[in-house]
Amino acid sequence: MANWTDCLNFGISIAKQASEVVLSAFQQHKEVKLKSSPADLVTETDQRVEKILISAIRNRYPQHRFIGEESVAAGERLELTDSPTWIIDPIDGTVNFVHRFPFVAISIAFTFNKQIQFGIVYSCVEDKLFYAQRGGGAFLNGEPLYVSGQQDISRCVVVTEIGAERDDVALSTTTSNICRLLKLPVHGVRALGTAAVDMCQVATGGADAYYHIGMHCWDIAASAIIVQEAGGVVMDTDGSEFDMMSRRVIAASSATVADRIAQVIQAFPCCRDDEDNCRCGATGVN
Ligand SMILES: Nc1ncnc2c1ncn2[C@@H]1O[C@H](CO)[C@@H](O)[C@H]1OP(=O)(O)O
Ligand SMILES: [Mg+2]
Ligand SMILES: [Mg+2]
Repeated sequence: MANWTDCLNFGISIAKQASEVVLSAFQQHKEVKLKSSPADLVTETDQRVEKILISAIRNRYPQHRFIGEESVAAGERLELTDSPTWIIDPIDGTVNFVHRFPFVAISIAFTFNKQIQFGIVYSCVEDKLFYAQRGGGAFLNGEPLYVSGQQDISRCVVVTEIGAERDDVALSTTTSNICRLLKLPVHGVRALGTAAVDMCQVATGGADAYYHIGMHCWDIAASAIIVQEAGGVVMDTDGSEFDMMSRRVIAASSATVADRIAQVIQAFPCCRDDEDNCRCGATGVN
């Protein structure tokens, strides 16, 4: 199959179905378990939504492979091959979900030959469906999306996340990165609590840039192609080519803004997603 439109349409339909499960649980009390840190949470709904998505896709496309946040947390190997692969974050923004802070998304990316072919981010509470297919542009609820095109860092709203790490090196790097950007100065720094929706703000032009260190491939794979197809730039925080397994990303409205952010921020060490002995996202690992 040269064109993955059928898969994209199927992904959109199951994301909408799965969002009903997320929304019906949203107002309820949740049982919460910890994963890699006291701020890295999982609920029964994360696990249930991932199972619903994977079983629906497997039924329709039995040869396809999966990388799912909660499957990896349960011990499944994270391996990206050339095969058609669905990369799934069943709830991006689990802390928001637990607290009823109204930004939670289902994020679904699809790769072939290790290249992202399309991405779907469904911001469930807002009822906003972001999607993009390689070469086909980016859309929000059917309307085309364009980045702001901003070139001047001092006029930017920059989105980032504080992350789940609570060790001294990660915390001091994260906070000093924010300080350095504020001193440039930028117009503002924002955090919605979901990497996928954060990055989609860049695609809409509502924010001019996003950067994050420590997230995983399922947090950003779908929104990376949405930003690119909206005319934006996606790169590693060290200025090199974007690598969705590197746990580092800058998404920006222009190469000038992306380069400027890469000059200013520093990364803290975290193991790659595809590193065999990396158990960063595993349940019960602290
Ligand atoms: N170890 C980690 N460090 C930083 N961010 C993480 C993270 N693990 C997940 N995230 C993601 O970062 C954002 C919150 O800071 C969310 O998109 C969250 O995804 P999640 O809700 O699917 O776990
Ligand atoms: Mg996530
Ligand atoms: Mg998640």
